[in-house]
Amino acid sequence: MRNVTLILDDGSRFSGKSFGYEKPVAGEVVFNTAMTGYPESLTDPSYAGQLMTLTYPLVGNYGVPPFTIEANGLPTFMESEKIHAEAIIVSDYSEKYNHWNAVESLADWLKREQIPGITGIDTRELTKVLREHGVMMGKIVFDDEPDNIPEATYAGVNYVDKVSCKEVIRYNEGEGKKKVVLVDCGVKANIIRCLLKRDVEIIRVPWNYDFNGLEFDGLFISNGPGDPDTCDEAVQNIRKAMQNEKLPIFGICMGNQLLSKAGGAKIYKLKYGHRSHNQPVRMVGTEKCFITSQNHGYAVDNNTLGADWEPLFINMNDGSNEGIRHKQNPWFSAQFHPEAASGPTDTEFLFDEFVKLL
Ligand SMILES: NC(=O)CC[C@H](N)C(=O)O
Repeated sequence: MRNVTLILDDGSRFSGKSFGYEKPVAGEVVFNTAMTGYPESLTDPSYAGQLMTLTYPLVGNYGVPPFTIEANGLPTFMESEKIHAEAIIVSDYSEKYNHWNAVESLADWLKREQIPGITGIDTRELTKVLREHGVMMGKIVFDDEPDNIPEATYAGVNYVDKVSCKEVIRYNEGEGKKKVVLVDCGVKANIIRCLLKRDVEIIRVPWNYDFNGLEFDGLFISNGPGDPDTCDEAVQNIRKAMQNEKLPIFGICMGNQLLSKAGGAKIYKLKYGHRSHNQPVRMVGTEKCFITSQNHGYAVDNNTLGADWEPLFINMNDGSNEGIRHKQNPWFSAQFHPEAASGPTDTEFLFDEFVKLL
């Protein structure tokens, strides 16, 4: 295993060994405190542009599931067709794996997908640095090579355009009871699976596609990578759709941010984001708390919500916005991931709420 160094923008350096594909890489360094879920997280398009640190120390011990495709065209066990994270950073990579559903090791998968993986990193120390300073740009360099990797930028880059579908894709065509337009900002497969399970037809459109001429019963806005302020074209289309006050609208993660923007609210960047399986959110107006799966770096500013809107969920750790709803119209969204994959499924009922409205 070749020696590598992770270098953060503040000059901090962490030594480790390469176990994935051997190439230097740069991106935004973020941390995820979930204990499992690396196949899902790595293939979640929302991680595009990011070097993913896992704080759970043992990684790789359950291997990687097969990349099989179901009749509907979706991968059975992954969240998209490829790894979207730029790299994975772990403390203790397990070369040996064992799981009923594993077909290969994490190292072999990373090599095939040309994604670097580094081990032997003190991920607790790294996470402390990121928590104190906030997320930072960083790079992984090979100690036996000159460091001439170009600087990467994250803020202001439209990553959604890189991961969204390029053409309209239909699921359950002519079969579902209701039709949903899904704005694909980098949609996770389990969102589509959760909708298909509820007997809807899906028209999946590119993030900036003007769907307003289509015939449909509800609008869904997906998760996606990067800075929501780069997605104004989507916001304009959502605003147009809102001229129909009866049209049900549901958004998840980036979808919460874009719906909020369409409603006039502002977005800000969190210091180090929420990436884990155990984020507690309270449903506003109730004593109900749900444990949620999250992966986001930006948040909706509650103080900028228009008079017709209210927060739907609040994060119980830091008080930040975790969803909004319109006071009269059937429009709501969640900043967390009700589709889980990976993580707790406690809030999957939000899909039922949406489908009931159609
Ligand atoms: N998972 C997501 O949709 C993330 C949304 C956005 N890219 C953020 O980081 O906040």
